[in-house]
Amino acid sequence: MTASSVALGPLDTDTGVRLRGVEKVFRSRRSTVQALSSVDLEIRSGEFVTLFGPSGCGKSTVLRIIAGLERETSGEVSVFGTSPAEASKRKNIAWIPQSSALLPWLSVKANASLSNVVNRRPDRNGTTSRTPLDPVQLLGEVGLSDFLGAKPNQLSGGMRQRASIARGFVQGAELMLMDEPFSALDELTKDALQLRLLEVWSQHRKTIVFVTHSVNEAVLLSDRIVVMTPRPGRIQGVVDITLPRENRPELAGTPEFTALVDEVKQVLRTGWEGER
Ligand SMILES: Nc1ncnc2c1ncn2[C@@H]1O[C@H](COP(=O)(O)OP(=O)(O)OP(=O)(O)O)[C@@H](O)[C@H]1O
Repeated sequence: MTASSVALGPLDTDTGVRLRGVEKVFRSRRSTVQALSSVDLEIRSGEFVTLFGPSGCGKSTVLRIIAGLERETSGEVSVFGTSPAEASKRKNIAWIPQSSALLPWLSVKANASLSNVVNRRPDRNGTTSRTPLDPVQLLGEVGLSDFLGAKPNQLSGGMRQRASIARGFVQGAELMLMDEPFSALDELTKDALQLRLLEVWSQHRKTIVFVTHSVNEAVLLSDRIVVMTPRPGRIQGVVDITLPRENRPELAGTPEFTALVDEVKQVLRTGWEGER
């Protein structure tokens, strides 16, 4: 069964994201690249899951398939019980890229509100499962209350990324896909943004699938870390982050935190060695 043949009933927000036996082969006249092999993954609604693995192992491809931007070659994919294409049509998936994609001629507030304007049209079947949130409130939550009227070129890179995160949440999408959203930022800005993201996420509890190359970032943010093998990407193991949510940032560097970092690295190493 392919994504398009998944039943399109009412949105099932308890199911989250499910991938079963997903393969992805990129074929062109000159080459064939098997990017993913037998990927099985279940993400519960409201979970924060990070995909972690070596460069080129297929993390972004998994995200793009979940987003409906790329079709799996075989296997099954569902998002809240519907196909990714349908979830996307219902504006239930927000994509937050590495560098913010704000429109330069619009103010920060207008940029954050934009998704509301675009999404105001009822869905194809007349139902709306999303509850768009107040852009001014969200911009306040990411610390941009004083910059509502500013244009993107008047903001720093970190501020633009904060606006981009706020915009993602404003959409009211149940699923947020974040592809290395902090990788272009300096360490201090990254630390601050991670905390902001945790705060906003704990307020709104959306399902997040996050990609990072930083194991510390993964442990800090996630409920579970999915460790992938080198290409073709398979799931080598899943590490449950058992640290409490309330004071997670304060736990960085503690023996418990470090033990989880080591566990993720060990699973990664096993995946590398298995490929040799
Ligand atoms: N459109 C495409 N056409 C052909 N090959 C592709 C395409 N997109 C991705 N690939 C290949 O699929 C593999 C997985 O790529 P992907 O970008 O998903 O990896 P990644 O784990 O996100 O990498 P990185 O961590 O470096 O960003 C790579 O070998 C890549 O070259």
